[in-house]
Amino acid sequence: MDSDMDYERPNVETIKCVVVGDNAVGKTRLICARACNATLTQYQLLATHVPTVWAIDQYRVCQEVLERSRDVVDDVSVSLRLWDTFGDHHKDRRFAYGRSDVVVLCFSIANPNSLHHVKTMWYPEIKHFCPRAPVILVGCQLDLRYADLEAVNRARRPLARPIKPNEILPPEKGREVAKELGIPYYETSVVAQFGIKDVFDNAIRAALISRRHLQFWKSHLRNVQRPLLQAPFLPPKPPPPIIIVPDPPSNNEEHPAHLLEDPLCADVILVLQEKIKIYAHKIYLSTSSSKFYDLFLMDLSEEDQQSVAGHSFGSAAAAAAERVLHQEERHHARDFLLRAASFDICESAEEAGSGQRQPCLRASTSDGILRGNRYENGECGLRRGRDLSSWSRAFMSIQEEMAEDPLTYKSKLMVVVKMDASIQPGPFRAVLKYLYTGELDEKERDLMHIAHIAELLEVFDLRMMVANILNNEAFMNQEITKAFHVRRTNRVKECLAKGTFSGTLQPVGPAPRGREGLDPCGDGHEGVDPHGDGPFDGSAARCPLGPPHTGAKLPATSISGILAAPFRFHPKAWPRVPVP
Ligand SMILES: Nc1nc2c(ncn2[C@@H]2O[C@H](COP(=O)(O)OP(=O)(O)OP(=O)(O)O)[C@@H](O)[C@H]2O)c(=O)[nH]1
Repeated sequence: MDSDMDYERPNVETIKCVVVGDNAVGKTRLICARACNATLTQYQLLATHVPTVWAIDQYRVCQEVLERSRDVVDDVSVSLRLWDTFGDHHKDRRFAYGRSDVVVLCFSIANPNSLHHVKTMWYPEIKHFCPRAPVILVGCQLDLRYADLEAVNRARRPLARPIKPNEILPPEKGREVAKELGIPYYETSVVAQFGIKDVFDNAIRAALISRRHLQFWKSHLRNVQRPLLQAPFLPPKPPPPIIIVPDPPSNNEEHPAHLLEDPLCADVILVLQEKIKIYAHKIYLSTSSSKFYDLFLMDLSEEDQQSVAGHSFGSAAAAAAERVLHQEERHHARDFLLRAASFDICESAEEAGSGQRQPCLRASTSDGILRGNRYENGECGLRRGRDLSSWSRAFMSIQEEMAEDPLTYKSKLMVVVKMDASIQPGPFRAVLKYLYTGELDEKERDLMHIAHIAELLEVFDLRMMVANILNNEAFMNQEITKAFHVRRTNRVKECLAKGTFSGTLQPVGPAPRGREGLDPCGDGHEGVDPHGDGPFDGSAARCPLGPPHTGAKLPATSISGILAAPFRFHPKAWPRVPVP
């Protein structure tokens, strides 16, 4: 159908819409988006701009454009004639304005000057050439409000002025000017395909309303509405944030072994050969070795003075006592040890011959450790400790000390266990690995020494594992590992049920009589009494953390923090070696 025929069709309203505004605000793109449904990529849009040199009537160009010029708005059939114009202020546009039904006045939301010119230049010009035509204000290039301007500037044609973030106008600015001029306001984006239909449908409405005033007999115009408000633009969702979830700790049995290298929540320092420190966890040691279990449950504060004397035994007496330990009941051994100790001291004094009564002391366990049953701690009062040479051949002493946490570097109360000098670091590490994982590497070099330490620590399964390896029956060790986990699960459950090694503060009450030594801050508050009814827990925070006499419980780290490895349940009870 020829476009001119529209004029001859009754009830088809032909509307001439002139689009004006500053250079490069987006007039042509807006017209093309409506007339040709041209969808261009942002890159195509940004990289090209062909200035309009003459007003054109796009509808005469091709069939598709002609088809798209026809529309129905509020039940009125219209034929929309769009006129593009050049933005040059000095050029004459009077021919374009002639007989126009509506004027679409554009500015760019990224160009404040173009909005300024709306008031100072364009609106007066429109009112001059077509005073009766309704005007619609359009803020183009809306997408730039939400765009990455650096990327946009890079993509724009080389000579284009870069867009600055502070130049981007908020919608209020456009609305303000529109309100001032008494005209409707819309925003568009050719890139986001937003607002194009809004602009032209409402331009048509404005034109039809105006026409209805003049041609009041046209009854088919009675349903035409005033220009409608535009629905707000929903900005594109920002890309989802990149969240990197660290891998969960591996669920296999190797995981606890990592705690030896990376001693999270360590509460024990094992000292080998006076200088090598290995950080460990009471819960792993005690649930895998009954010897460690008894060690950590040992009452350090209630130690009788005999044991204090025990620390000053001569080495000969101690060695003799250790031999007896293997032959007699332990309480007999202790009697012997005490007798031997007093003899040894006397003997040493005589040897000195100078009347100086300096007992031949066993080699000092460390810097100031075991100078008595209770120790001066510069910060917080008394430290507690105990000589273990009479208790086990594997250990020399146990003591509470303020020590630096290996990971947080914060000072905290830890249990320092000095191992016997005969214990070699390499094999001892293999034993520790077993205590954490239930596994023993077949290729371990010093199997005999491992077996020896296992024997001292009463870890008989480990000793059996060594025997299996030596007998070329290492395959049987898998069963031992399985049994290890079953047993340990049971022990952990038991510990959890009883709160053993839980690191939880006990309810605090007034200090019982005769327990003044448990006032670590010397402030009259016992703070915590891990040695009263409950088990020993050197990691539990005491006076500095616990409000005295409040009964408050504070969580600490011992069990819950480190039990990441799976434990399996086994109903069988765990045999314990009684503490001598
Ligand atoms: N981001 C974005 N850029 C646009 C949009 N519309 C137009 N542009 C940009 O504006 C430039 C000019 O667009 P035109 O439509 O040619 O501008 P005009 O107002 O017709 O310019 P003259 O014909 O010179 O008056 C284009 O090259 C595009 O880079 C839009 O919706 N979004």
